[in-house]
Amino acid sequence: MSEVNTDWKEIWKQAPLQGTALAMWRLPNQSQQVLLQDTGGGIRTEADQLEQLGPGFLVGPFVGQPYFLRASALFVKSTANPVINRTAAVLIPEDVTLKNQFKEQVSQSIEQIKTGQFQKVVLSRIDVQTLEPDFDLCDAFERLCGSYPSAFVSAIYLPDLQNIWLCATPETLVSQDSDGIFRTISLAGTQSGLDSNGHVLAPSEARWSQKEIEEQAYVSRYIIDCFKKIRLREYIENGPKTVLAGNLMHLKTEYLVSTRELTYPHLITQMLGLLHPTSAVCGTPKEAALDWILQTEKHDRSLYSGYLGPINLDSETHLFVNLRTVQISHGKATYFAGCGITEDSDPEKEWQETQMKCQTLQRVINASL
Ligand SMILES: C=C(O[C@@H]1C=C(C(=O)O)C=C[C@H]1O)C(=O)O
Repeated sequence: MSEVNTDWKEIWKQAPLQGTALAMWRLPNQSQQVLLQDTGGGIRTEADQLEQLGPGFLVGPFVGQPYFLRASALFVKSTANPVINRTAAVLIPEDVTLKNQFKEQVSQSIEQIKTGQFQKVVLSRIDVQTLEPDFDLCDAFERLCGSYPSAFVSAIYLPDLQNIWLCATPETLVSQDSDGIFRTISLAGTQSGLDSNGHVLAPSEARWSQKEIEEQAYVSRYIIDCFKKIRLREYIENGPKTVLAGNLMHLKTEYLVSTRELTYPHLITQMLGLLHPTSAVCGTPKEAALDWILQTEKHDRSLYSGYLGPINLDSETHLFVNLRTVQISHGKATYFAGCGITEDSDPEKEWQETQMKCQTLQRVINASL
């Protein structure tokens, strides 16, 4: 790995001109930032044997094959990002047409659930904003690292898509550390993590409704069903617990497996294939929920609710769900956010939830607001 003195902003500027793919990230609760350059521009691959891909970065869309970015060059820097307390909400006016359209889609989804087609579906929407003329990706990345120390913060550029994606996600899809410990989580149920004065609440102050408890239980059951499919019975389950993810609180259950003790060397590849897309971003049962999403949503999710992260670096792999994410292209920022809908959903509350999720990034990216 090369050390510090390279100009990362210059590398980002050159990437589209040179057809280079880039991934820049900071793992949760770490200070090290990494920039990976693939001079070949990245390739489309199969995710069926992650171990064989070698060191790099994987980016999977919501539907379709992932991109693999080979580590042609790696740059690292350790920054003690000052923690920024950006608690103020950004007042972006509500677009009434968009709001009504989304609420209508939620109502239709509830009707569909009542017919028994599926029990849960995660519907998403977009919010398109014009970026400030002086928007700078590396500065926004730094601010996200400072604002969300426990998130996976990442920016990627793929020549194939010709756009940048920036995220600060709280959700691990699959990971395996150098001791062979496999980890996945079930994350769902959302409420504001701030009180009416914008102060951060303690997790113990969260009050969860039956609807939210059930919504998260669908995700947990889905993970356990995936373990069952490969006859894996020995795992540790911690939770559900309330966790703070930036401006929001969620319910989280963690699942751990010792792949060495159980001699499951390819567990991460098997679980990636089985889990994605989980009930946290798609629904239950998966196929029926996916069909409904594809016929109902008017936008292409592209990389939103896909997965991304470093693989086979220092004998570790960490893939996260691409949430709290924005696509940047031609001076426009397209924010993506979704919410889990069950029979007991209230369309107005679901809209508010997507607003709060969009704000996770908006209140940091629009630094001048
Ligand atoms: C779909 C998103 O988030 C997911 C859905 C959640 C929910 O429905 O409550 C909570 C956390 C995530 O698993 C998103 O942020 O866009």
